[in-house]
Amino acid sequence: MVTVARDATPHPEDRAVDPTAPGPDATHDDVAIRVRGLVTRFGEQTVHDGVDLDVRRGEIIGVVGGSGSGKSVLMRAILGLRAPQGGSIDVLGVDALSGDPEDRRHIERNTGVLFQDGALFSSLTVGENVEVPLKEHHPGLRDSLRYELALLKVKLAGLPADALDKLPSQLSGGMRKRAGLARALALDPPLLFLDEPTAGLDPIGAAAFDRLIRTLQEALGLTVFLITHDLDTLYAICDRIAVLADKKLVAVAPVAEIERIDHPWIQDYFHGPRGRAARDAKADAPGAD
Ligand SMILES: Nc1ncnc2c1ncn2[C@@H]1O[C@H](COP(=O)(O)OP(=O)(O)OP(=O)(O)O)[C@@H](O)[C@H]1O
Repeated sequence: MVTVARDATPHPEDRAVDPTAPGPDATHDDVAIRVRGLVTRFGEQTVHDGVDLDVRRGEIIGVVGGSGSGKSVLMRAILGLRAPQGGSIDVLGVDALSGDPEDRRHIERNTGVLFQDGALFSSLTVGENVEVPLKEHHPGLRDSLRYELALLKVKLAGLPADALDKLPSQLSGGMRKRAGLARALALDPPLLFLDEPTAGLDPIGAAAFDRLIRTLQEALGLTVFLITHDLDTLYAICDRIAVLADKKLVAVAPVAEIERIDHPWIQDYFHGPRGRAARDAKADAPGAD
């Protein structure tokens, strides 16, 4: 199996026809997250009934689905925050459901998460928030080095240096998202989870955040699991889209292929007025074919 080297990574849409892209039987080396037969229930309610997913190393995968289709629950299961009723989940070669503290720690050290609301500690400054995972996973770091690392992450997330000493309440919504992103990147994780990163941002702020995610993904070689309702994000930066519907992943493919799938939710979502607008915006973007 040939793996696409990061430097040779083609434009996201080119990958749809890239014969060297790993296929459905990709090896563990190609796959950052492997989910098989995932079953999730809350009482009588079944949310997932046999979800299968491979997230390839170095891709941005956009996870979409109607409200309540189980996107966040899927993310929480992959992160080991909620045990499912059935199935297996492998994250970076580790069994995410084993319950072994060493496995847990391995996954925690190698994943960064931006929750929908940013989930920053409101009583800590941005810098202190970014330092939290550093303190936990690298307790031996000198204070000055930890401070420098936090500053670096804050800048990486596109915030000015003076944001470091501000409380989350002193920042705009967009800046808070960036602060959450800085914290998610604190440990230099190869895997980044983003839950609706552009929700609540104005269109210009959302587009800028999309660009930031793509730039960081390319520069750092990240694998990104991105939950979104934002069609612009799907068209602008996602390599593949995974569609949750009918308690399963009904399709995983580049957006150009997803659009053509004859499924009622997919057709409504991608061919409604907002879908058309996002597609047109992508077609008009510089560098579009
Ligand atoms: N802790 C919980 N207890 C009971 N039910 C839950 C719990 N967490 C999630 N659910 C239910 O699981 C279903 C899927 O929830 P989830 O948050 O994953 O949806 P989602 O696809 O992320 O939705 P949205 O797009 O609206 O954020 C919903 O019906 C929700 O009510």
